[in-house]
Amino acid sequence: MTTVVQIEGLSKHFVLRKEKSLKERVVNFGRSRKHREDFWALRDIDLQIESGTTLGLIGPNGSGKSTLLKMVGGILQPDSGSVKIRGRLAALLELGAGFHPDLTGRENVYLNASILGLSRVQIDRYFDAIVDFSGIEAFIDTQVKFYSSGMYVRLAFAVAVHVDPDILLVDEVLAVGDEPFQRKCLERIREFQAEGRTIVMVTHGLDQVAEFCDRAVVLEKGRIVTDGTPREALRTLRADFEEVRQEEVERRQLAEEHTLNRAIARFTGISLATSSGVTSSAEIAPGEQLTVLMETFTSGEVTDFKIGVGIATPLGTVLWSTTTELLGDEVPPMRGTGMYQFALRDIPLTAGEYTIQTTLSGLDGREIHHVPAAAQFSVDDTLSSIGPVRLAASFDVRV
Ligand SMILES: Nc1ncnc2c1ncn2[C@@H]1O[C@H](COP(=O)(O)OP(=O)(O)OP(=O)(O)O)[C@@H](O)[C@H]1O
Repeated sequence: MTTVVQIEGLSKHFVLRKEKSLKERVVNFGRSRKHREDFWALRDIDLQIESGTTLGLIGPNGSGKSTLLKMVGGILQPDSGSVKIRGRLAALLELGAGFHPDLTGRENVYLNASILGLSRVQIDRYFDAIVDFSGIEAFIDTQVKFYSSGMYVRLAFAVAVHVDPDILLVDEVLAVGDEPFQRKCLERIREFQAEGRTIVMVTHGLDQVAEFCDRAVVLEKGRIVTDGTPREALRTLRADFEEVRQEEVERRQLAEEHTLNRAIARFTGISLATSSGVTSSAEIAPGEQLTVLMETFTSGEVTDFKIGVGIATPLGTVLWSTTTELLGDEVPPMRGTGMYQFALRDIPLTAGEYTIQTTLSGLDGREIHHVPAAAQFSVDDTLSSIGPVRLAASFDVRV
């Protein structure tokens, strides 16, 4: 396979200007440069993208995804390192990039497509198809500064996909299009994939990454932290998000504890018991019982709470869950350490990997501690169906 995007040692910094008070400015007049701070939006990025790949760039807000895409698109220049592109590149980056506000839609189509390397005759040939795809024919002779953001993206995407690009860069902007247009764009992206073109997309729609991409890169604070299958990348990102969420829950709990002097209860260990022993990562046969063992600790006494358990896919979709309350069980007050267990019988799942989630919450619904991937198990089954649910099925010919 050919490498179509080759990124080596790429770094980009921005200068953050911090406003100082008038007093600070007068006192330090001419001596201090402290109101300038260097900020690295990207640091030492090495990335190689092969032709025909659909790569998802994901990461928390401000992690550098758009900056990286802009550098691949040639809109931003790196401070160090290099980006080499092989083939024609079309980019749908931030709103406003690529279109001149005072020109009409028609003029912008010509301008934009010629910048992307098309001749006038070629643009004449594609023009009707571009306008038709965009669905904004009535506004094609209006200056684009009067366009809504959705109309803007419609026209920009229509141009980008009609200039016969080898590489298509798509930033989050697609999200401003309405639902039917987004569906149309995603269909076009699928056609591009089938034609073997290369696509790099930035998205916060994690389901989209699992659905569309064959490779995903997670950026965090300007560095690549995971580069692998969408499943691996999503696992990293979800774990990070979960860590942030958990920190927030803990901060809230601490604040609550200080004000209400309430005890905090937490899970201190989760394991799975099967016929072959106790582990945090079990393998079961269809129909085998799985017992989820939970250890908890609280510094004081916790009353009026429930315990929950759930089974999820590695991507976090909950397939099943229950709580002591739903089962009609009361949990006695918790003091110090606690040991509990849920027995899950005859699990109706097909071959695959699953995670166990556990939750401690008040009877009023307030979450005390949630562990999204507390343990894993896999079901070892012969493949006779598709999808996570196992059910008995047979086939007969009826004459
Ligand atoms: N022109 C600029 N001047 C100063 N700082 C900038 C500039 N462009 C981006 N940044 C900063 O660089 C960092 C990375 O920004 P970038 O837009 O690449 O993040 P992102 O991962 O795309 O975020 P989001 O998910 O919010 O779209 C941010 O902290 C942002 O504030």
